Amino acid sequence: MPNTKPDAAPTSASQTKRDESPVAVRIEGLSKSFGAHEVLRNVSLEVAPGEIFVLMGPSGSGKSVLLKHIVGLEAPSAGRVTVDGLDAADPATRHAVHMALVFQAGALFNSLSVYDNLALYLREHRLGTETQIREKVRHALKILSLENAERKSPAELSGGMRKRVAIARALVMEPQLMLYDEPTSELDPIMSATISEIIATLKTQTRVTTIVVSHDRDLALGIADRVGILMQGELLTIATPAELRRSTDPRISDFLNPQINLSSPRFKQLETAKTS
Ligand SMILES: Nc1ncnc2c1ncn2[C@@H]1O[C@H](COP(=O)(O)OP(=O)(O)OP(=O)(O)O)[C@@H](O)[C@H]1O
Repeated sequence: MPNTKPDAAPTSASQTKRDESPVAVRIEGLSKSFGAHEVLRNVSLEVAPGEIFVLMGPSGSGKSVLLKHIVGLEAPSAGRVTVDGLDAADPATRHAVHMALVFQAGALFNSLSVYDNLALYLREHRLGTETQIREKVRHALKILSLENAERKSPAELSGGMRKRVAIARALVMEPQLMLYDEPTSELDPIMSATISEIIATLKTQTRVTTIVVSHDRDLALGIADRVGILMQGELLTIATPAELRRSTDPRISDFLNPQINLSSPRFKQLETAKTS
């Protein structure tokens, strides 16, 4: 996860003047190739400050690669990505804009307690005294209903709790932009709904611009302001959940409501496509 603080970090949170206003993300004509493999093709979209934008698409369609461009971990082959008007590929942007990325696997340190996982970023960047850090960490733990887990190691927690810890850790960074990579993967339907509710609640409470990469149809249709669907590196559509529900485009309805068809199984079609 890129760090998001100026290098000359002040020693006290009271001295810290951080811009917490939500930012816009703009992607203009983005193409990305790895060798001869063109993964993203002329993708353009804009996420407004304070919006929840969910990016969906089949496996391998380029969602994670797109996310990496936003946080500056990949540079475009063509086109441009800006965050708050600043070039996302410029390392200086990560210092100017406070971004927090919640990884698929959580990326927590099992050798540290939940509390210390959350405090780590604030301590490393000297964002306050221990008392101020405790206040921020406890506040984030309370929002995510994790008060009883603070002394535990992430290894002792369930998958759902670990996701909540990863979100709490992102929250203490007071981000202007929150990015989630598959936040509900590997969770049961109830816990997936809980995480979706948390993402939507955090956005309402903090007005943070939120981009979620997800396969979770319920999450997308339940909390997104708008949904983008990537297919084979191209943006098929950007639509509100209501528009997607009404869509008569078979590619969209088949993606959102795939029917299991044992008389013509999809894996057989994949085999045919490969050999033809
Ligand atoms: N660094 C890289 N070098 C070469 N190819 C890459 C690299 N990163 C991604 N790719 C390729 O880009 C394509 C898109 O990958 P990406 O991870 O963005 O897909 P995705 O839509 O996020 O898939 P999933 O939903 O399965 O996570 C894949 O074919 C992948 O192999």
